[in-house]
Amino acid sequence: MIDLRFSEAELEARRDHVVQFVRDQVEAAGVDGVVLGLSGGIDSTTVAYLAVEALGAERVHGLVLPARVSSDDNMSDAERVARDLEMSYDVIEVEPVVEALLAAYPEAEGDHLAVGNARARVRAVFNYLVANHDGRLVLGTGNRSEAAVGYFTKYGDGAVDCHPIGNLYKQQVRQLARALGAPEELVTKTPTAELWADQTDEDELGIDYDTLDAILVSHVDGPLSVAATARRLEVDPKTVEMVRGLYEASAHKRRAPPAPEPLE
Ligand SMILES: Nc1ncnc2c1ncn2[C@@H]1O[C@H](COP(=O)(O)OP(=O)(O)OC[C@H]2O[C@@H]([n+]3cccc(C(=O)O)c3)[C@H](O)[C@@H]2O)[C@@H](O)[C@H]1O
Ligand SMILES: Nc1ncnc2c1ncn2[C@@H]1O[C@H](COP(=O)(O)OP(=O)(O)OP(=O)(O)O)[C@@H](O)[C@H]1O
Ligand SMILES: [Mg+2]
Repeated sequence: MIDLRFSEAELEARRDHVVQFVRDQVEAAGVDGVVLGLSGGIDSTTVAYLAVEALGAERVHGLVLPARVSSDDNMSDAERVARDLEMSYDVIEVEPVVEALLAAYPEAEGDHLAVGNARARVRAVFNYLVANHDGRLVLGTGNRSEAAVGYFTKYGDGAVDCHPIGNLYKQQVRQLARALGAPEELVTKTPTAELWADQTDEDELGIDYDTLDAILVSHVDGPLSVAATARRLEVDPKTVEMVRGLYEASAHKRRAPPAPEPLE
């Protein structure tokens, strides 16, 4: 595919840039620190490392928020990140809240997408409970690859105050994570939203991240046509069109909700 990893000098510059971004966001908001959800996945791990580098561990708080479908391994990795970084964290079960939602609206029972998205939104509620109470910003963990295809829950993991790694493709997130000293097992683990049992990003999206990144950088974020991208990457044009379709269908997730134009 295409190697999107930065040169050593560029990586250093990117790292400094993102660290400074986090400092600037906190300073501009006049808050004391940040909170973020820790899933044991590489996106939240990377943002935790960046935040600690930017602000110091005492200004970063983690929330480990297990649901019924969360694996013990991921939850213990999430706690390990907080411990390694010497940042404070809480562990709060989200399932009782999800169960309360389903008790109030049993029609959604068994709808794994609606219930999975509700899990992501319950996590957002906890993030903002802490942010409001402690005077913190909620750090997003979304990267460019997920954002471009809308692979996040609107007002769930998408409900954040800023996106420190929002311009980085998944390959670049992994590279940055290594440079920051994140554990190698976390860098290479299979990405999963863990909104329902046995979910993985690449299975659900129907494409692997290296191919997705290559299509994004060539076509969606780059100058090449569908046909030229397919030729360059030696993929079926239908795969490029599929990514283009996800990008277009998820535009609503990347902008503020519209209101009618003012009447003349
Ligand atoms: N054109 C349009 N203009 C304005 N709003 C529009 C719309 N189309 C749908 N909508 C609204 O958006 C809703 C659908 O969006 P949403 O609720 O997000 O739901 P949806 O996009 O269907 O599902 C979220 C996807 O993101 C994945 N995910 C979620 C969370 C974390 C991660 C991860 O990688 O960790 C991945 C999840 O597995 C699933 O594939 C609709 O119910 C409707 O309310
Ligand atoms: N069990 C959880 N506890 C706390 N936060 C969570 C949990 N599950 C998901 N999140 C939050 O939702 C975000 C989105 O999940 P996502 O899977 O895209 O990222 P990740 O788990 O950090 O990395 P990866 O995509 O490689 O799995 C996480 O980064 C984290 O902030
Ligand atoms: Mg994950």
